[in-house]
Amino acid sequence: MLEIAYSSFSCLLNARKQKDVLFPATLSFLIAILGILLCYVWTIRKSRKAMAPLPPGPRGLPIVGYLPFLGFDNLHMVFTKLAAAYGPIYKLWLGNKLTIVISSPSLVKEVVRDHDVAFCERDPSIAAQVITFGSNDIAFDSYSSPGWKTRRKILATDMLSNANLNACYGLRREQVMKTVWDVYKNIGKPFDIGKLAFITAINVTIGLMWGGKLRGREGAKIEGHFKDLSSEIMVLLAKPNISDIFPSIAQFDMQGIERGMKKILQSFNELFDSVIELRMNAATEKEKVDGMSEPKADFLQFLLDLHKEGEDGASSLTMNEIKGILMDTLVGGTDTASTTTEWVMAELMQHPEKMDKVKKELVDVVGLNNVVEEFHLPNLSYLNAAIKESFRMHPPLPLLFPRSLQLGGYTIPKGSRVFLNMWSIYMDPNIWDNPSEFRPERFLDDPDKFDFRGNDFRYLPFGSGRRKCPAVSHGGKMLSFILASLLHSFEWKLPQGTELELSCKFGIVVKKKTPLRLIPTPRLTNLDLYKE
Ligand code: HEM
Repeated sequence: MLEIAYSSFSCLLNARKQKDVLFPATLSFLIAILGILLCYVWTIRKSRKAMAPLPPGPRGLPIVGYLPFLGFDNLHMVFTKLAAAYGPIYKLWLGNKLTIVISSPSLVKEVVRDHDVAFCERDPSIAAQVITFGSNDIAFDSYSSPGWKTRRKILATDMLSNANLNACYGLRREQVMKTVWDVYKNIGKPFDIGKLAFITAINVTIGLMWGGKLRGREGAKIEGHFKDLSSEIMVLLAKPNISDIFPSIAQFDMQGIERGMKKILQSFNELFDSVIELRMNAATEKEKVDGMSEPKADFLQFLLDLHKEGEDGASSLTMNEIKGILMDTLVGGTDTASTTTEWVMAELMQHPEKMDKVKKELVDVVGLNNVVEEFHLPNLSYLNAAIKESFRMHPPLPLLFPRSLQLGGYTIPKGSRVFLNMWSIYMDPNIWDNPSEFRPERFLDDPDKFDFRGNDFRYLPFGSGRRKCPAVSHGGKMLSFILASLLHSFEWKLPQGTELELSCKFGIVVKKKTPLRLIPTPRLTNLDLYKE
């Protein structure tokens, strides 16, 4: 077509010199131009039909995009404000990364149900790759990596099976009772509730993994500041890193995020190495004495056996994969549970009439002459509703993120990062009546309506689809067991002169900004019940 136009144009120039051919030359030039125009319009229309447009979104600056305007204080809240201006699906350029934010149940369904496989990928940041031994874990590895499926199955189906969890009840009970005893010994003194819940959750988790407290020299070193390390991981994981946005300058690690993560990784690596070495040496010693090894029936042994099998068989796990799974379980599992415990307690302290309902229910179901047992938990409807309500108002992970494909009539290019802003859905008055009010009663009418299984896209505290939390049952049980035990065993009050405040601090797990500190007094009638 261009050739025709060009030849017509030169023809026209020539015709100026030869007046007798002027008319036919002009005509053929105009026809060619018209042809080009028609062809152009047709091509554009066709391509528009084939490719839906990108979603709308705010303009940013060249190179950095919208990054300088985000502030990154509470990203889920900033995203919610932008949804009010740009609708339930919008785009942002964060540096050279196209970011899509989704804030409606129907679009969330398209991602996690209708196009689950396409949106199952992760796009791990440098910080995430470092702390997970090179994405050798479950949370940050690619869906298409063959190792991911094996690791997820090992955790979700083998390690956290109902049968295994039931078998470990004694262990959970022992750790929760230990916490109750520790509180009792320090009655009248203020407790940091998040820390208390964290230590309980970490001891329950460690008990499941290698049966005991943090061990060895490295264990003792790490135990004291384990919660701080874990919080630091969550903050570094959520911090926007210039190295991720501009990979060409990643080697300079300008914000020191990679260095910070490597330092934390070193502590965990030493801990894992020491625990694994202890276990392997113990097995060898036993073998020397008895001629056979007697493996302990805990998760670490299960993982190490898979590692051994792999020496010549198919179902191998590398040492880095074992450490990746331990990291997910240790950090991912404990931080979410302890953060939620703190939020539920804070909301109940803020609403004494709801606290009274929880306490009355505990007296009715458990009785003041008993401690809470796990079989009581399903009957604690009001406490369970308060936990659900806390998940709605303070979801530990308000943003979930897979990616790519056409969604809601828009094209989302491969490689873009997609956030599912659940918090925005939880705060939508068209979906939840008075959404900023803490009202557990909204979950009481039909307790099965909003469960943790991820089938109702208005409420996904554990995510949904192939990448939903593999520990829904274990996480839920651990959380309500800790909460019920703390609330049943003690009355809690704020230290004199302090006030409650409920603001949050952004991280991959969103936490309470200021720690909740409360003073316990005994509540049980038989004081012997407090003893370990
Ligand atoms: C109150 C407790 C917990 C809550 C609220 C919670 C919540 C979540 C959420 C929202 C996700 C993201 C799902 C998605 O992207 O769609 C997730 C992923 C994950 N959680 Fe949990 N979780 C909890 C406890 C645990 C525990 C105890 C463990 C380990 C024992 C665990 C291990 C994981 C792992 C490995 C993933 C990544 C799954 C994947 O990418 O395939 N979580 N969790």
